[in-house]
Amino acid sequence: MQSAIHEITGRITAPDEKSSLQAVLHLNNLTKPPGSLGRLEALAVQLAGISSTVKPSYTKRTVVVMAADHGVCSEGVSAFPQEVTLQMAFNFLTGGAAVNVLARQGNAEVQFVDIGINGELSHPDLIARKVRMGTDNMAVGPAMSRDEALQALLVGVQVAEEAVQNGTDLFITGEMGIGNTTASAAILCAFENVSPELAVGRGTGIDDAQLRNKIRVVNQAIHINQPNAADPLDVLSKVGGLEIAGLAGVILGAAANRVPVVLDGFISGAAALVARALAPESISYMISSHVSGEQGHRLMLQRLGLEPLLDLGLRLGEGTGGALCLHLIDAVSHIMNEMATFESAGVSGAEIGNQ
Ligand SMILES: O=C(O)c1ccc[n+]([C@@H]2O[C@H](COP(=O)([O-])O)[C@@H](O)[C@H]2O)c1
Ligand SMILES: Cc1cc2nc[nH]c2cc1C
Repeated sequence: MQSAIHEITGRITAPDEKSSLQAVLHLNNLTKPPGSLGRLEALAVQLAGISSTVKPSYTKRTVVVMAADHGVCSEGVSAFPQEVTLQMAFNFLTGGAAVNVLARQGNAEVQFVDIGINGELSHPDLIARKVRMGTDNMAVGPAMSRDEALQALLVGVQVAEEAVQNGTDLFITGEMGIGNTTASAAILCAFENVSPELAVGRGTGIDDAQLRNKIRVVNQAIHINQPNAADPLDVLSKVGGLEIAGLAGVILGAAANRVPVVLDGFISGAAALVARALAPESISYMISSHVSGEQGHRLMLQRLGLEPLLDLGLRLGEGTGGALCLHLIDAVSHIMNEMATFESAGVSGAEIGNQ
């Protein structure tokens, strides 16, 4: 099964530099001072390189929501009980969660994957790929086995590959899992040698005493498990989560198929750390939609070398920030496709020497 990972990571190569360069030239010909569309221009150049076209348009956008439970919830790390993951699953499947609303508004489809919910559910639209009924408590031992982490990663790769075969040309990562900000913080600590005080945040809204306990739990998880930063599957299995593994797989699957992948918040960022550790070039295919209100996300993005597009204080997860960014990606598509050039509009360019 390990060879299946090599199969996918081996297919991840650098984006198309020629298209990126053409996008820069096209942007400089459009009727605006060079660089005046700011970060949208950088996004246009990145998308050109990924999609090998200066004038991209994304017609089938897929939000993949990976859902799973976390044994570490027994340590009192979340403001909500673990059952909320299963209860919310029905809400996603019936279209009532925030991401369903924002995805509809952004013309995207939501795919909901049970990769490790601690409970039974069935629905015609459910993608049922449960690896196990939630993880074990990482504060006392590994969250899961190495084989289970690998299985979950490959579920993500397969979900992405199937979506691409069905026409998906843009991915958004989303998740649901009570307790998953604890696993994500532990992953940040393990890969980046960050102290738990800086990595741990309030998640769904814990108070000061619960925050101190959560920092203690992450410290203990790192101390007991000794995750090896040089071995991404070791980190993922010891202090990760099934949905985080699944999302890392989605990111790798997207990059291998040269499809852009828009990252949501803190948990998606943890999956990005795993994906980058497995395939460094995968970072070129990632777009950070926003910096979450979760303490640790800004630092995480800095370590990933990604600049978030939005800073709205969102801390919901699900893919909500990613879905909101569809409007910015569409703005880029329209700019590249529809704006007049200096020549076509008969507008004088900048004076030579003034540029
Ligand atoms: O995406 C984020 O940055 C984010 C920040 C805080 C919380 N969440 C969501 O809240 C849940 C995890 O919070 P917690 O407190 O249970 O670890 C999980 O379902 C996430 O989708 C998500
Ligand atoms: C209600 C609720 C909805 C969520 N969506 C993502 N994480 C969540 C956590 C809670 C508690």
